[in-house]
Amino acid sequence: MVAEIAWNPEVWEDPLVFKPERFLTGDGVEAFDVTGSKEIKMMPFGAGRRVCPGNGLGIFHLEYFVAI
Ligand code: HEM
Repeated sequence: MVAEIAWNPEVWEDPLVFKPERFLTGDGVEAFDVTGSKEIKMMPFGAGRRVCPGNGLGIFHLEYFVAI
C-alpha cells in the first residue's frame, strides 16, 4: 500500500509527527524528488512511465494557494 511508505520509520524519521521542514534542506531547496525519478519516499503523483504529467502545474497551484 502506497500510504504505508509514508508511515515507515525506516523511510521517514518520526513519520506521524507534523514536520514540514523535513521536506526542505537548509537552503530551502527540495530535499527529494516527488516524481520518483531518483528515489521513492512518497509518490503523490505516481511514479515511472505513468507519473502524473500535471505534477508541475499541481505543485505550482499548491504553492500559490499556501502563499496567499
Ligand atoms: C496536486 C495535484 C495532482 C495530484 C496529487 C495528481 C496525482 C496523480 C496521480 C497519483 C496519478 C496516477 C499516476 C499513475 O497512474 O501512476 C495522476 C495521473 C494523471 N494526472 Fe494528475 N495529479 C494532480 C494534478 C494534475 C493536473 C493539474 C493535471 C492536468 C492538468 C493532471 C493530469 C493527469 C493525467 C493526464 C494523468 C494520467 C497519466 C497517465 O496515466 O499516463 N494531474 N495524477
